[in-house]
Amino acid sequence: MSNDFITTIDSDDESPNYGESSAPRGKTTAKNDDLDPDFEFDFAGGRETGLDLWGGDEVKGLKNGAEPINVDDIIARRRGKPLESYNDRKRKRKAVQEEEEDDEEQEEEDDEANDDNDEDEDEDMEDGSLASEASGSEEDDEISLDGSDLELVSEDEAEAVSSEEESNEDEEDQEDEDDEDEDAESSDDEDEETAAELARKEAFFSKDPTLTDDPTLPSTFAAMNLSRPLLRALTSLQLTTPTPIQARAIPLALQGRDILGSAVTGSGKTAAFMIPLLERLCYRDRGKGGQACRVLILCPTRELAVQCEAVGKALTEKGGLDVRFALLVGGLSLNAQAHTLRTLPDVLIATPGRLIDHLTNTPSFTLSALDVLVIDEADRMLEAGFTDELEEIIKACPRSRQTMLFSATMTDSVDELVKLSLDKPIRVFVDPKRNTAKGLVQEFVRIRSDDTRSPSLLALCKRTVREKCIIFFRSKALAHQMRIVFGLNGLKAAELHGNLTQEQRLQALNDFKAGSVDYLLATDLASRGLDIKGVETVINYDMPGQLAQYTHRVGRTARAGRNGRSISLVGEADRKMLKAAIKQSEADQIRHRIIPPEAVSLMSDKLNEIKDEIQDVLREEKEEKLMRQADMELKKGQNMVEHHDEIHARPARTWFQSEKDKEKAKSASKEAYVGSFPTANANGKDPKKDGKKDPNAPKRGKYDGLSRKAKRRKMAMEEDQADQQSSKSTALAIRNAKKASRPVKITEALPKTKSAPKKSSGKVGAGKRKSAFDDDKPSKKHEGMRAKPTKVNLDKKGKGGKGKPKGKR
Ligand SMILES: Nc1ncnc2c1ncn2[C@@H]1O[C@H](COP(=O)(O)OP(=O)(O)OP(=O)(O)O)[C@@H](O)[C@H]1O
Repeated sequence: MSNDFITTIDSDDESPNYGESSAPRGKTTAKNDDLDPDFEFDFAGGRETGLDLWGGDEVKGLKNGAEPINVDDIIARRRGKPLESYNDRKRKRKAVQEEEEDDEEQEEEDDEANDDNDEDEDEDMEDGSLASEASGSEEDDEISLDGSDLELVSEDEAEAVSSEEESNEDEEDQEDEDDEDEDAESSDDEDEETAAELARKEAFFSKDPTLTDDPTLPSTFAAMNLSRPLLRALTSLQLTTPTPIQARAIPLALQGRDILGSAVTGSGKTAAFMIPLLERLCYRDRGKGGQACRVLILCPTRELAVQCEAVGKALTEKGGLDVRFALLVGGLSLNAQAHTLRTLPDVLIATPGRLIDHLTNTPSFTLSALDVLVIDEADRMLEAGFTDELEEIIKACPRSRQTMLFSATMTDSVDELVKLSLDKPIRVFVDPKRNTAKGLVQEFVRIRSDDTRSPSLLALCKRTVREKCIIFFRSKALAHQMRIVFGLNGLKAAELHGNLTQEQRLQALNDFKAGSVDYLLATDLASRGLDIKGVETVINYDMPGQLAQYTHRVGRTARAGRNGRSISLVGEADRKMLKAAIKQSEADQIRHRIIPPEAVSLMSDKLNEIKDEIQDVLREEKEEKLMRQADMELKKGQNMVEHHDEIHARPARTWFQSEKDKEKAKSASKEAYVGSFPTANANGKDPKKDGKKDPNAPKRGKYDGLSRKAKRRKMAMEEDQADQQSSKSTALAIRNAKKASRPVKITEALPKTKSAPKKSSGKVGAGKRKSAFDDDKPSKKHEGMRAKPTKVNLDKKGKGGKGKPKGKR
C-alpha cells in the first residue's frame, strides 16, 4: 500500500449515510468514472429497475396456491401479535407501491412547476431531502471521516489486526511453503504472472485496436455509429456517455470480435455487451426461414439472468426494436419455456443447467443458428460444477459464433475457457490494477473469538448500519438463523439463498429494494452482478473463501460512481483473505473499525436470553415444513394414481451427466467456492458441533497444516468414502421421504432427521492451475470445439473486419 496511514474508527454511532459525508450525495458522479449514479434503466410499465420485474407474472405462476412459511409469522404468533396473512402482506406492499408511485407523480408535477429554479436551488433541495432522510437516525452523532473523532494510526499499528497472526503464521507457513503457491485461497500469488506467461498471453490475444490505432475512444454513444432505434433507446434512458468499458468494448463487439472484458463491479458491463448485440440484431435476416435463436447470454444465477433480460428488454422497448427474449432459468415453468422456444426467440438468457435441460429434452431446440455467445461472470462459470455444463453448451454452439466473456474478476482459471471458446480474442481490461470501485470504503472489524461474531453483527446493525444493507453469510443455514435473530430483535430483514423457492427469492429482493426490509441476509447467491440501487453498506459476517467472491460481494455497493462501504468481520481463519483484500485496495479505502466491547457484550447477553426462543422458532418452522411436505407427498400420490397413464406416457427427462457425476460436481463446486473454513452459527458456535466446541480453539480448515501429499491422500480417502456412502444416503433419503409422507401428529415428538453424510470430493482447483497458455496445442478433449470462423455472422457483417453492414443508417 502506498499510504502510511490507515484510519481507525473506534465509535460505531454514525449516520447511516456513511460514505456520502465527504461529498454531497449525488455529486460524486463526475469524479467516479463519469457515471451517473442516479441513472436507472427505466422499464415500461412503471418498473424502476430490472429487479422490479421479479414480482412479475411468470413468478406468480409458481405459487401453487401455497403460502410460503414465514419466520416473522412464527415470531409474531409466539409473541401473541396479530398475524398478517400472505395476501394482506401482498395487499400492503401493493398499497405502499401505489403510494410511492403517487408521490413520485406528485414530485414530478412539482418538479415541472419548478422548472424555472436554477441549479443551485435544485442542489439545495437534494441536500434537504438527504437531511430529512438522515434524520431517520434521530439523535445519532454523525462521525466525520476527516474529523477529530478519528484516530490516525500508522499502518504498522493498524495492522496489529494481524500482528500476532503473522508471527505464528511464519512457523505454519514454513511447513506449507510449497503448498502456498498452489493454494487457491492464498490469493497473494493469484494475480502475479511471470514474464513468460505474459508473453504467451500477448501472443494469444489480438492487439486491441482501440488502444493502438485509435487512441481516442468514442465519448458519446452517438459517436459509435449505432442505428437510430438504439440511439433513441439510449437517449430516452438518458444514457449519453458510455462508461470506459462500454467505450472500448462496444466498437470491437460491433466488428464481430471475440472479447474478454473486465472492469470493476458496477461499471456497466451488462450494457457493454447488450448494446452491440441488439445493434447486430437490427440487421438480422428477417426473410423466410430467417427466424432463429441468434444470441445466447449465460448467467450464473437466476436473479442475474432476470436482471439481464430486464436491461435488454428496456433497451428494446424504448427503441421500438423487434427483438424477442426468452428467459431459461430454473424455478420457472419448463413447459412454458419449451413453448416459448418453439417460437424461436432472438435472444436466450439462461442459466447453464436449465439450458442444458432444454437442449437435452425439448424437441427441435438447438443452438445451431447461434451468432453470439455471451458468458457473464465468466470466472464464476468456471467454478467446478459449472465447467462440465459450460463445455456441453459450447459444444452445442456453432464454431463461427462471436463470443464475449465478461467479469469484474478474471482469474487465470478463465484461461482454459478463453482458449476453448474464443477466437483471436481481444482483452479489454479497464483499469486492471483496480479491483474495487473508487467510491468504496472497506472497513475491517477484528473478531477475536467466534462467540463475539453474532453479537458484533447485532451491535453494528442496532447502532450503526440501520438500513439499505446486504449481509453476506457463508451458509444458508446461518443466514436463516440470523434472520430469526434479527426478527426477535425487531430488525426488519429478508433472506436470500438457495433454500428458498424462486418466489421467495424474488420477493425478498423486491422487499429489500422497496425498503420494506432494511437488511438482506444473503449467501453468495447474491454476490454476483446484482444491481440494486441505493445499497449503502455490505457486511461480510465472515470472509468468503476466495478473493474474487470478496470483490463481488463488496461490489454490491458503490456502483455506477456512487459511494458505499463494506464492513467485514475478520476472525483468525480469515487472515489470509484480509491480507489479500488489503493488498488489492488503495490505502485510503481501508479502515479499521472497533466496535465498543460494552456494545458487543450487551448483545451477547441478549442473544443468550433468546437462545431457546431461536431453537423454538426453528422447531416450529420445521414442524410446519414437515406437515406441508406430508401434504404434498399425499397430493403427489393422489396425482400419480389419478393421472398414472398420462404421467407414464411422458418421455423421461434426461441429463448429460449421471446422477453421481452431477452430485460429485455439485459438492466439488461447493467445496471450491465456499472454501473449507469452519463457520460459526448464530450463537457463535460451529453448527456441526454446537455446544461441544471449545470456544478458544483456533479455527482451522480441514486441510490446514497438512503437507501437500497428506492433503491429497486425505482428499482421495474422502472421495472413496463419499462414493460408498452415496448409495447408503440414497436409500436413507428414500426411507425419509416415505416417512415424511405419513401424516405426523402435531403433539408427537418430532423424529430426529439424520442429515445425509456430507460428501467431499476434495478441494477442486486448490492447486495452481496450469495456465492454458502453457500448452500450445488444444487439449484432445476440446479438439474441434472452436475452429477458425468460416462464415460472417448476421448478414455477413462483423468478423473479418468487414465493418458496418450495408444499408445501415
Ligand atoms: N453509460 C452509462 N451511464 C450511466 N450509468 C450506466 C451506464 N451504463 C450502465 N449504467 C448503470 O450502471 C449500473 C451498473 O451496471 P451493471 O450492472 O451493468 O454493472 P456491472 O459492471 O455488470 O457490475 P457487476 O460486475 O457487479 O456485474 C447500472 O445501474 C446501470 O444502470
